[in-house]
Amino acid sequence: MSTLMKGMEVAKAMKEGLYTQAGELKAKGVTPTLAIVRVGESPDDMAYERGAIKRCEGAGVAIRVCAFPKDVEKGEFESAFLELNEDPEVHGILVFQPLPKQLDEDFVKANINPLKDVDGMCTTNMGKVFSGDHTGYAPCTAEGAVLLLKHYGIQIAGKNVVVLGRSTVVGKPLSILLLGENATVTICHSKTKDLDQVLRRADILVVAVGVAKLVKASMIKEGAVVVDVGINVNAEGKLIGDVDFDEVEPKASFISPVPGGAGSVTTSVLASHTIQAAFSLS
Ligand SMILES: Nc1nc(=O)c2c([nH]1)NC[C@@H]1CN(c3ccc(C(=O)N[C@@H](CCC(=O)O)C(=O)O)cc3)C=[N+]21
Repeated sequence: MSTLMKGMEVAKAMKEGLYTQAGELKAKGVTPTLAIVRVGESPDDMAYERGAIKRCEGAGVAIRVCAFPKDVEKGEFESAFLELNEDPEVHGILVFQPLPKQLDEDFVKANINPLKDVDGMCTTNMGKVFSGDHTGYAPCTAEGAVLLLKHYGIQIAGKNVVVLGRSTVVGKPLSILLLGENATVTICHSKTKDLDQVLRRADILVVAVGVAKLVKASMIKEGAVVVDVGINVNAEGKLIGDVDFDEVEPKASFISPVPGGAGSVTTSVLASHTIQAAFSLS
């Protein structure tokens, strides 16, 4: 039997502090505001949006959802984005990725005000994460995974941590954050040789590849800590992780479920970054 790492527990622990900070801003006449930019209605974007709305509401953060049809024209999208970027009443901007092919993610990355870039997608924030400068924003999901481990008292320093996945939004920045916590970090991906063997060396395994139930019990060490960052949506529209939970759970010491695990911390971090952005912009 393993201990469940519940994201809600972390969210609860963060909620009061966030609400108090948002209150300080409101006393100054500032309502911390996050703009969510969504193109189309992909189920994982919708899941994030639902979670973000719920969490931000509880934290005193206002949300403006700017939704576009999936065939939105590039010029229209970019001018709407630039308007949010310049709007003094918007403190944080989260653009769901990936964007459809006719749109240019690099345009967003090149133009977003780093102070509003609460999901750490521009090079200024990436560079700060890379250099260990905590004044920047790390991607919320990556930071959330670290907070989840810390909340459950998992020692990270000196541990063999294996990150499966090298995306810009999770795997890469998370590896750097864990390195900053003095872990010995191994990053694995689709071209990794003898993947099972590498995964079995992990004291802490973090999985973020977006392949449902990829990680089986045979791939983990007895007593490993397993964080599942995967968000996959099955045919019934239910969220499932990258880890085969029923198989892996009995062998792990700590494990995070999907839903109810890392994703619910992501949204608290998002609220926290938006509040921080509102302080720095006002
Ligand atoms: N720029 C960008 N950054 C992202 O981090 C990003 C993205 N684009 N595009 C979409 C995916 C998906 N994603 C989720 C995050 C939290 C929940 C979440 O809050 N999940 C709750 C359940 C929410 C619900 O179903 O109501 C949970 O796991 O317990 C879901 C999905 C982040 N992504």
